[in-house]
Amino acid sequence: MTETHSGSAVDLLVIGGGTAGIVAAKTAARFGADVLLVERDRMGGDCLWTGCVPSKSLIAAADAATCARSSAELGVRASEVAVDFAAVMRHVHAAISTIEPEDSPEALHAVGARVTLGSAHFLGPREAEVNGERIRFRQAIIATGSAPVMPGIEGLDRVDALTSETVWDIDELPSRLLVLGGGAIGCELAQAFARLGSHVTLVQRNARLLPKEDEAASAIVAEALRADGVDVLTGTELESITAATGGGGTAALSTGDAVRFDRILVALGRSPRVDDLDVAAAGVRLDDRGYVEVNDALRSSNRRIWAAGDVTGLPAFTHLAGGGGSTAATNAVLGLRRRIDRDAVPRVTFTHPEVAAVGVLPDDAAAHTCTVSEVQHAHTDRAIAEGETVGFTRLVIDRRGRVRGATIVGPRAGESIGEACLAVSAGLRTSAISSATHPYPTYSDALWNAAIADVRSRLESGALATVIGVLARVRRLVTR
Ligand SMILES: Cc1cc2nc3c(=O)[nH]c(=O)nc-3n(C[C@H](O)[C@H](O)[C@H](O)COP(=O)(O)OP(=O)(O)OC[C@H]3O[C@@H](n4cnc5c(N)ncnc54)[C@H](O)[C@@H]3O)c2cc1C
Ligand SMILES: NC(=O)c1ccc[n+]([C@@H]2O[C@H](COP(=O)([O-])OP(=O)(O)OC[C@H]3O[C@@H](n4cnc5c(N)ncnc54)[C@H](O)[C@@H]3O)[C@@H](O)[C@H]2O)c1
Repeated sequence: MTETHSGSAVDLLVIGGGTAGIVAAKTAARFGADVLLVERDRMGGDCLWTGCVPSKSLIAAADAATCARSSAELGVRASEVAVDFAAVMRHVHAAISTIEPEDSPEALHAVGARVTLGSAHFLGPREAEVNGERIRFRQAIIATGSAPVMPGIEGLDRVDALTSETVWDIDELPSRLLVLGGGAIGCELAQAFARLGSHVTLVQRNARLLPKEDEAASAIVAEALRADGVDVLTGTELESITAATGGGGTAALSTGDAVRFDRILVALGRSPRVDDLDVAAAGVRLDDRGYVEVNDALRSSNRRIWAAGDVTGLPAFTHLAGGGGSTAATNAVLGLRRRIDRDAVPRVTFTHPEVAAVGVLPDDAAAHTCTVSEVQHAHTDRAIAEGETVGFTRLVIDRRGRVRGATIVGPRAGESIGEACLAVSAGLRTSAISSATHPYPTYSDALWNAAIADVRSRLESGALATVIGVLARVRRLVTR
């Protein structure tokens, strides 16, 4: 649905109808502001169409296939497991269709925001153009997101490479898939396609997968991918590609090896969508990587223009895009100075096992004068009951007992990390977690036990141990 706009200045112009833009527009409209959101493609952005929703739907199908294949380990034999890829993709698109109304122009109208379809660019510090129409604004939010990076590798342009934007349109399972990049997208999709039946090779330049995570987590994910049949090649670069007639080709690697493939999926990171915006006309500065430069209140170098989501270069997550959209809109419309909390942003990689983390990494604990309390899931009863003992829960704890970070590797780690997020953001101590009874048997039991272990070690050392010893002796004397 497209709406035209009358001549007076809008209170808030939002450019981009992904998570950041939608949350910003809804937030501002609920405050009573006159809001116009401009989207050039389709409402919902990457998360809905090409990101979280399709990838997690594909992963659900891939996990179901693996579950059926491995159920004999629990004493249940499935006689034949067949993957109907067309049906898997129907499930993926059905999930998108179910969620789509939440992000539709109608959903924005319902809260009083207007939507225009078209591409926006700035004409000046308080003016933009959409579909040939000049729009004046009191405040604006840039929420144009990011796009996949395409490297200039020789021959890549001749093999119809897939990216996170196009992989959802294939209707045939690639029998040999080459995945380029071992970050979140590369790991999630490599494992999912392998579980659905593709023979997958993953090429990662870094020495390990998921290099932003705890090293032990990276090792577990590499092992899990290999167990699913993925050829994981770390410390390796793709040097060139020779296209084959009839599709696919051969990749020459830095190790001297050659890999034949039917399809190649490029997952090498993101770049900001700013090229068409003419930010210079608005006096909006970009940082040295080309992202919109913002302060902690998400304000740009133009005091009337704010930015939120992937276009800011902050970690590319839907929850941060949504939180940023809300923060930017609140600051723009109400004149407040709310700030985003950079220290307590959780991240989850939805491999099997999942890797979930928040705050300080266990690997970096010493540098933050913190210690690590760890429970291996081999000692967690729920994990034993489910035959899912590979994984751990690690809490990073400062000298005063406050939780500064956590990394969890295991099934449903993305659900368990929520408690650690609260602890990090509210500055809770391990004693607060240990004194709250947790349900048994659950994976969150591991986090509870990691907190209890820390409290116990504090009680058993130093001055507290002396006080406890004295108390016990006094009590013995009194009750003699
Ligand atoms: C495969 C994949 C899986 C992912 N999985 C997860 C996950 O599990 N969890 C998670 O938290 N995050 C995940 N992400 C990241 C998440 O999708 C992004 O962080 C989030 O969608 C960013 O939202 P955004 O609003 O900043 O940008 P976008 O969603 O990209 O929205 C920007 C919008 O702006 C529009 N636009 C651009 N330029 C203009 C213009 N000039 N005029 C008008 N409109 C314009 C675009 O068309 C687009 O709709 C995943 C990403 C990918 C690619
Ligand atoms: N579960 C989630 O929340 C989720 C899932 C997918 C994506 N995302 C978001 O999307 C962003 C982008 O994901 P991504 O995986 O594309 O990027 P990424 O930056 O996370 O990973 C890219 C990887 O590619 C490697 N690489 C770079 N150049 C290379 C080359 N020439 N050859 C081989 N390897 C090379 C890098 O070492 C890096 O580890 C993520 O950072 C994340 O914020 C989130």
